[in-house]
Amino acid sequence: MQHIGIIGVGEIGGAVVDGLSDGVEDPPRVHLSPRGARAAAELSGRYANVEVCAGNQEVVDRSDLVILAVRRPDVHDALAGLRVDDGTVVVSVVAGVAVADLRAILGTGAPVVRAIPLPPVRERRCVTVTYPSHPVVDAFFGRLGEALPAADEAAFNVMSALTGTLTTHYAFLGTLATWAAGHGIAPDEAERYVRGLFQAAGRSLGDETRSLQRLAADHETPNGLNERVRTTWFDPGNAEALTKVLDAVLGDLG
Ligand SMILES: NC(=O)C1=CN([C@@H]2O[C@H](COP(=O)(O)OP(=O)(O)OC[C@H]3O[C@@H](n4cnc5c(N)ncnc54)[C@H](OP(=O)(O)O)[C@@H]3O)[C@@H](O)[C@H]2O)C=CC1
Ligand SMILES: O=C(O)[C@@H]1CCC=N1
Repeated sequence: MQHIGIIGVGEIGGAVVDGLSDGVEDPPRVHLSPRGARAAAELSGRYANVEVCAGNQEVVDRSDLVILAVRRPDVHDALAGLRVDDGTVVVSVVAGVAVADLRAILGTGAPVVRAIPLPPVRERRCVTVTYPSHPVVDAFFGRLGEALPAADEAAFNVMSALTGTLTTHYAFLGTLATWAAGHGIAPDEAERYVRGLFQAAGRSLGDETRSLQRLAADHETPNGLNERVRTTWFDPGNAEALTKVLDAVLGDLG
């Protein structure tokens, strides 16, 4: 039986626990750090395979694979002084902390791997970028969807920067629904319609025979509504501002 440790039981740590446990016939044993006590207690109450440890060292001692899922400023506190033997695999999902830095804090010969799981791990439908590729880690994220090993750490950081755009996407959809509600559509109806529109658009992304440019063209009537919004709102200045913030995020990650 595999033993998985989670240090940092917040949004993404909890999502990994759900993905490993919810409705899974033979789930691994999961050992949680005590910090964030309410979330940890809730998960251990919900799943028989999950237990809360007395401290981060106990999580490490009980686990073959330990996931570090704290916020970047908390990394040092969470890891400093921990003893990790060479047979334990450490997986950090913390954005912006390099393998070399994690190694320096841990002072261990254990494999250290970075990964970018996202909330769909909860439904075991996440493509999780990993670096460096490691068979145990790639198999682990395979159980939660699919592992996508990056060629090098620079490529990993580019993928990481892309994940910083997700809540902007939701905020964009929220703005559309609010606009419609401001024009007399019942708020729940407006939100339902916007969700449906973009669920359908999302499904069309699964058709890899069509490029993103082709998909856009297929939705756009010449001189029509889409062309008008795209060219007047998502104009070159807006596209450049987006590119600039992505460059800045990447700079901070690297
Ligand atoms: N949310 C997401 O979709 C994704 C997040 N990530 C990365 O995952 C990390 C966590 O993000 P997220 O889950 O959103 O953040 P959260 O704030 O939801 O979770 C972080 C958790 O870490 C706990 N924590 C802080 N210090 C320690 C410590 N010393 N020992 C043990 N636990 C500690 C916090 O406890 P307390 O609340 O008490 O401070 C909190 O429960 C970040 O580094 C982020 O970059 C990566 C991919 C996706
Ligand atoms: O917003 C964040 O910083 C985290 C990392 C990737 C997704 N969420």
